[in-house]
Amino acid sequence: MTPQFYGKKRELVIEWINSILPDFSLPTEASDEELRACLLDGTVLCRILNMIRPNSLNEGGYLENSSVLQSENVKRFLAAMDEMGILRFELSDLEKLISNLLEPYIYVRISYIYLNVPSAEPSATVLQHVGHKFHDLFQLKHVCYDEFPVTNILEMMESNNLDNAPTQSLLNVVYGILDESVETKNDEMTHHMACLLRKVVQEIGRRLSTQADHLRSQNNLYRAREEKHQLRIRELEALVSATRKETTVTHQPQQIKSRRKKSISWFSASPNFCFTYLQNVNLEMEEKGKIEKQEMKLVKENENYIHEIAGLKQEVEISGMMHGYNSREMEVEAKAAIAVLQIRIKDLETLLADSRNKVKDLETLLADSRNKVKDFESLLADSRNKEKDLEASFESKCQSWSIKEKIYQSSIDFQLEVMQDLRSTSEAVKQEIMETKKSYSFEFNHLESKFKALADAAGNYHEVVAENRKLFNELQDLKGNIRVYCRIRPFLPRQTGKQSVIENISEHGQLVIANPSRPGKDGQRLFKFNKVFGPNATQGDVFSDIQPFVRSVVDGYNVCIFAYGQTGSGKTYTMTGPDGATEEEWGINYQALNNLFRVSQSRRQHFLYEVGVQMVEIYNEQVRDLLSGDGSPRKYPYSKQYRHIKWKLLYLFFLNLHTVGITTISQPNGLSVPDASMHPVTSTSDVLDLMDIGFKNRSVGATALNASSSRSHSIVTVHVRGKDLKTRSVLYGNLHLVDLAGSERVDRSEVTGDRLKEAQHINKSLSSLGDVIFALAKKSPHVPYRNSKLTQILQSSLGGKAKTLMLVQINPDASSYSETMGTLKFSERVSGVELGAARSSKEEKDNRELMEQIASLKDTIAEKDEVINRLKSLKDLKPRIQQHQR
Ligand SMILES: Nc1ncnc2c1ncn2[C@@H]1O[C@H](COP(=O)(O)OP(=O)(O)OP(=O)(O)O)[C@@H](O)[C@H]1O
Repeated sequence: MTPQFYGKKRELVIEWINSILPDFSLPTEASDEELRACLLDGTVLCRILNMIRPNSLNEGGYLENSSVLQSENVKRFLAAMDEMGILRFELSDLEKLISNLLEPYIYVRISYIYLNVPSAEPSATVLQHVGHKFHDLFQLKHVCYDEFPVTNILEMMESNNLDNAPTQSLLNVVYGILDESVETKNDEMTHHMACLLRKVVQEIGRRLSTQADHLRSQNNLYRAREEKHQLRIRELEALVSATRKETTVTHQPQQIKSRRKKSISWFSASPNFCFTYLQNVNLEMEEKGKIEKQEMKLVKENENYIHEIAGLKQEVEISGMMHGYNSREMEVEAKAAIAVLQIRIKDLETLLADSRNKVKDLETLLADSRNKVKDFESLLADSRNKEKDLEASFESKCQSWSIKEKIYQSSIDFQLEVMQDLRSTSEAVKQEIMETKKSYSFEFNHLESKFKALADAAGNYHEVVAENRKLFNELQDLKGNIRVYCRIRPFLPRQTGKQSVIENISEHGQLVIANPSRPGKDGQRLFKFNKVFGPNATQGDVFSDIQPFVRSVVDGYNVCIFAYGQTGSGKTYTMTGPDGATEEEWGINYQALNNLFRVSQSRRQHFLYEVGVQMVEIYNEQVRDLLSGDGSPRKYPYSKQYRHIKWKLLYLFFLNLHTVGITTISQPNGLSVPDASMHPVTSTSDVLDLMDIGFKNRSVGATALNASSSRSHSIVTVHVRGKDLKTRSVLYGNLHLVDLAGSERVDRSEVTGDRLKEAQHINKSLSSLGDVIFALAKKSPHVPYRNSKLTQILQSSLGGKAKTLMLVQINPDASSYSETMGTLKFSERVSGVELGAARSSKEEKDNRELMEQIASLKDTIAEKDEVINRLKSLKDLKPRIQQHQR
């Protein structure tokens, strides 16, 4: 609703603004818009309020000077004024001004603030004092009520203080106490604080009821004013109606005029009568003039009254509307405030009840603690009694202790006497010990001489060990000629669910094979070997049985170990190990060399060993050096450190002739050595490096039966030269480690072209091996060693004085039954071959020396016998000569 300015109100407003803001110099004809804008301007309001209370808003920040005052700003501004306590006593002026001029809600707001002020308004100084006091005491929301001193609370509760406090401060107190009790979640409220709260709430309630009374009285006032205005209006209306009646008199001059016309006619008829008549008319006319003037005046008055009535009506309407609006707003707010306060009162009552309960609890606690104090007192009395008892017992104990002290004193005296005795005894013991020492030193000297004798005996230990070793090797030799060990490969991960041909494996080297097409006993066949390793046997298990053979190499024996079996049966696995093998997975090759180094190390005080390695393969009946650059895919990087002068001599000794075109060279010990480069090795890592190169150079190809099948026979030859440091004698031993190419049926391995050629060569060389073995078994005068390179190389191992071990590899898969049977039958025949007793190079020499010694001893004995015989004959002759002399 836009306020209208008119009449005196406009003049009043302009005059008021110009008086307080002369620099505005508002023109009297300023429009309503200009007036309103001027009044709503923040600057104007600021100035007005600064006039009321100088500098009250210079830095307050509630109003922005340049902006038009917003209703929200007005609210904040008025609230600030209220809080600062400056609005209350000058508000009536402002209210008068603004209630007439500004928008209704501002008016309502001001009225509300005004109504918050107690009806019996205290003096400005008192209010200021009390306001400050409250401000100081409670600091509004920033105070900690819980810690507020009781004396200050009591002071505040004095009726005078609360009566004088502004309502907003009282509400702040209530909110502050409640908020704090909610924020801190502290259910306990002090009794004094609860009393203060109740008092403050009562005061607020009282003020609300006073405000309601004030509203009512104001309402009555407005009604009285309205009735007064209505009465005035009625009076004025009556006056207007009376005036209207009088206007009817205005018609009389017409009648006079007509009468004047009539009299003019009468004047012409009788002049005297006319004169008197004219005099009367004149008088009448004068009268009429007066009446007309009066009439005019009345009409004017009437118009003024009508205007005034309209103004009053408007005023009544506005004030009625304002009053209605005001009353409704106030009622709503009063109801809301009452409801809030009732809720608060209820909360407070419950809080009060709680605190009362807590007080009761505290009282019971107090009673309990009092009881406990009593108990404690009784306990104290008890403990005092006990103390007395303890004192008494202490005294009695003191007495007993003094008695005991006497007893102890006597016993100490006794002990001292005993100690004297002991001292004399210890002296005697010392003497005895000295004597014992002497006897011990004598015995030690005796023992020393005994130890010396033992050390001498230990010197002979080496000889005893050598004897043992000799006996062990003899035992190995006696066990048989070609020894055959059989190893059964486990099923590979891709072969799960396959049928096995292995029926039974016994510990004594017996293996039963079952024919998958002939179930039952009829289909079973028993094979006997020196040892059978089942599918679960580890590389370590296999090597532990082979180790004695390997060891005999360092004693000067020649040993040949070769793996035989069909393709994919595990020959390479047993001889070399899987790709990237760990130490536990090492094959015989690595383990044998490693073992040789270990043995040579353990004997280093008595023997000096030198080891050399050769690696060749027989591929398509061609011997290829796997460690040489010639004809092999990779060249071994010859290191200078291997070119040791001693080893060079040994090398030349072994390979005394580099025979061109001949694949083997006969050694002095009778074993054939491949014509290939020899590489001295001093450690296991040397062996690993060499073998790695050799095996990479080996011919490998995929067949239908094995993804990476060895397409050649590989032969690793280890040469050992041992020098006895005591006797200076030298012995030589050779170890052939042969991984044969897979025996296979050409049709099963599905090969053609080069692969077929390879397979044919492999089969030919293996059948040559069979021929040699069968000739040996039959003790045939001619053994066809020269039919293949393989038999040529293995000649000395098969028929010579070497120890030979054949490792037969078996694939347990039922589909390989016929190959398995072929392999096992062949191996069975091999196990029957006699090679003759193995001989050590050292043993041969020893024998020769012994024979010579025996011969010389025989000669000596013969000479001695001759001397004895001569002496005997001389003896027999002596009596005869004496007899003769007599
Ligand atoms: N005892 C075993 N334990 C685990 N796996 C084995 C064993 N023996 C052989 N194998 C695996 O069987 C597969 C064939 O073995 P390997 O290559 O040694 O046979 P092979 O007789 O040398 O074959 P080829 O004559 O074709 O060279 C390989 O994958 C190998 O790792």
